[in-house]
Amino acid sequence: MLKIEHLTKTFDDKTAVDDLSLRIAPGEVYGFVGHNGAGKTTTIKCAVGIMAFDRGKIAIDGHSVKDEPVACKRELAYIPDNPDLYDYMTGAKYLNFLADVFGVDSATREAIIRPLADKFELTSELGQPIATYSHGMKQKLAIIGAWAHSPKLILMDEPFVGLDPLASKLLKDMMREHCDKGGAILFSTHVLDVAEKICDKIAIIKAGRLLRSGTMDEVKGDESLEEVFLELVESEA
Ligand SMILES: Nc1ncnc2c1ncn2[C@@H]1O[C@H](COP(=O)(O)OP(=O)(O)OP(=O)(O)O)[C@@H](O)[C@H]1O
Repeated sequence: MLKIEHLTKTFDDKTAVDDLSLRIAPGEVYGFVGHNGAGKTTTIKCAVGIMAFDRGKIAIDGHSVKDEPVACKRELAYIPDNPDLYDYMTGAKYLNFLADVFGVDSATREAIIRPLADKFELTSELGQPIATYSHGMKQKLAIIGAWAHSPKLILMDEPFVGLDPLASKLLKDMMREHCDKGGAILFSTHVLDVAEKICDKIAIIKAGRLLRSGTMDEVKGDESLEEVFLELVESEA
């Protein structure tokens, strides 16, 4: 579903992502972990087609991010680390705008958006401008928007930040359900115990380079993900 091969991205003389390769198959919840500045956001931005890269190839469901950007965008949803949405729109207008862009019919909007807004306890706020929303409310709206067009691949940068416990649980269940239905997810996080619980596979990155990736068992064996992560990043220091 997502194939990243030898991705390299530099900013002036700084290499933010260095020859990174990653494959995510349908059905996989894939976690992406690493220290601050390790290159997670840069990788995700390159994968969703909003940041140009120097070398390598990225394909989404067989489409090249560089050569077929529209085909890629049809198949994916992206939730950035900071949900800077259109402040002047109401929540309802924003969700309808997204549904319009992706050509979602009104029956599907009702079937997907309304129940999610109810579950996230956002329905009563949808008539208010996004400018009045808290960080967590914006994050909930971004999540509903991501799910609105039934994307195959969902990329999320620190999606649990700002969510209350109920919304976090809901998101975890949605992620599992999405992948059990054949979708795929890549998400970055610093919360290693959450990653350990919900990921099928995990990639550990440091200074732009992939240190280890694979199934949770392959990566951590009998240890906790936290122990393995700290051992790996410190031994590579
Ligand atoms: N627009 C930019 N211009 C210059 N350098 C950048 C830019 N964006 C990222 N970087 C650098 O690239 C490196 C990787 O940053 P990135 O944001 O991808 O890390 P991250 O793993 O997402 O970190 P965090 O966990 O703190 O969000 C960092 O050294 C950062 O300073």
